[in-house]
Amino acid sequence: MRLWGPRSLGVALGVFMTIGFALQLWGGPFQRRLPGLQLRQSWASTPRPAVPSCLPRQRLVFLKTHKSGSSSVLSLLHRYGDRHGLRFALPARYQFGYPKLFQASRVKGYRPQGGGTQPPFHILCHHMRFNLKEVLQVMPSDSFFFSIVRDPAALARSAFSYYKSTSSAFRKSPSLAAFLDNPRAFYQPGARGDHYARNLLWFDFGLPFPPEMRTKRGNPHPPRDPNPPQLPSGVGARALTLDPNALFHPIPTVADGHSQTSSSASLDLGSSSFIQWNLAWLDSVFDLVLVAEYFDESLVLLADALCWGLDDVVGFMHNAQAGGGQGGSAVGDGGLTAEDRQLSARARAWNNLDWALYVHFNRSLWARIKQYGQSRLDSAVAALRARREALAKHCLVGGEALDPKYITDRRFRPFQFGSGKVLGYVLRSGLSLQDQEECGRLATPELQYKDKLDAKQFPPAVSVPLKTSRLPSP
Ligand SMILES: Nc1ncnc2c1ncn2[C@@H]1O[C@H](COP(=O)(O)OS(=O)(=O)O)[C@@H](OP(=O)(O)O)[C@H]1O
Repeated sequence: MRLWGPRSLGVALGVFMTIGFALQLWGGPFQRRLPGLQLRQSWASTPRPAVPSCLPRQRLVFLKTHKSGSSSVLSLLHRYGDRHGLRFALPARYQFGYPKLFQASRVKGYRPQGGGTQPPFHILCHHMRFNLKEVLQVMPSDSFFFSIVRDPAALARSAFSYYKSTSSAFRKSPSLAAFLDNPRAFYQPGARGDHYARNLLWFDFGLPFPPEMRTKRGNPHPPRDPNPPQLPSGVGARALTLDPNALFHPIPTVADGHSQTSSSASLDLGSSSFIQWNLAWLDSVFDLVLVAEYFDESLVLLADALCWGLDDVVGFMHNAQAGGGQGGSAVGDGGLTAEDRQLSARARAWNNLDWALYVHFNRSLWARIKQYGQSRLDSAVAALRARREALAKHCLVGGEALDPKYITDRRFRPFQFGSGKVLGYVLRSGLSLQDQEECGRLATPELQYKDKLDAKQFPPAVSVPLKTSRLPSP
């Protein structure tokens, strides 16, 4: 029996060739990773040159700040490192001794120089309180240093919900509004977990605090370097200044005896040399600081700076709390009630150092966007969003983040902490094996992914059972 006549064979061949050609056209680089997906948009408006003009950067230091969208960034670093077989500098558990300053000895498998050869680390990216001197014991000074900031108003909302029972200040106060109405009634510098309640970004960046903000029970913040480094004029000079033995802390705090009132308004953001010094120091250390409110714009700049493809930075939002900011409130506060606007203003005033940090890096981001080109950025952001949407539709039940009650597979259930529910993802059934793997990577929460990388990097020693019968008799 003949199944195919010459006519039907010709038609079939034509159909296959058309599909194949369309896949070539539409698939782009992502097609190779997710063969089940047919994506129409190419990443860039201009085709990529056959020989790239830059080498992808693979030595990275990401300062994972709290409640700022950092888990979404971690997700893409985990995936990139996993795919390329890079070595992560990992903590024993999930953080590097936080809230203490980072110490190199906290890195699994770290051996001090002279302590034997070890393959170098590529990526350092888990929660820490930044401490450059020690970071440079682990990572080369020409690594790409980056971080992320978020509007302190959105961050305060997120932190209040998440750290309600961890920070003594938050625990004592019935609501964020009540807290911000009179923070000093609840907040005691140095009390347990109270770094979560004020200037958390500043704290995470490892910066010193001005005298009136220091704890009365001893300064939890770094002691001042008696010989603070001079910033060279023209920043971006990490390679020149990052001698780990010379640099301890960015700048002196406000000089002793300098009288400052304890009012949060006393640090004038425009003129405070204290703040400006610290920001200039950060500029000299960090190559890029992302802004949560402009997450996708930030990702495009990140991909550009790292010489990565946009497909390397596409991913899903992680660690969002149900009913939370979910993307953060835009700085413009559009659509907020008068009460919400007042709360935001109070949060920014209370977190005045973070606000200065945020304003500074928001400005730098937009200066970079201008350099990159607004319309070029717009099309890259549109492509990134289209790709994310296609991935979400293809990979996820409901195409979006879900309440944890629906997530029964422990590999994908995010760690639940705080007073809100942390959302996560459920994979669609019927995915091909390869898509299960890729979609699984995108959906895996940070703790599970860290465990997976840990197991890959430190495989459990295989214990060979002793065959006593073969042991030589004594
Ligand atoms: N892509 C993107 N853009 C903007 N905002 C984002 C993004 N991804 C996560 N988020 C929000 O960031 C909050 C979680 O931050 P982190 O992951 O840094 O938290 S943690 O410190 O690691 O627990 C959490 O905020 P809340 O939902 O307000 O709590 C997330 O919704």
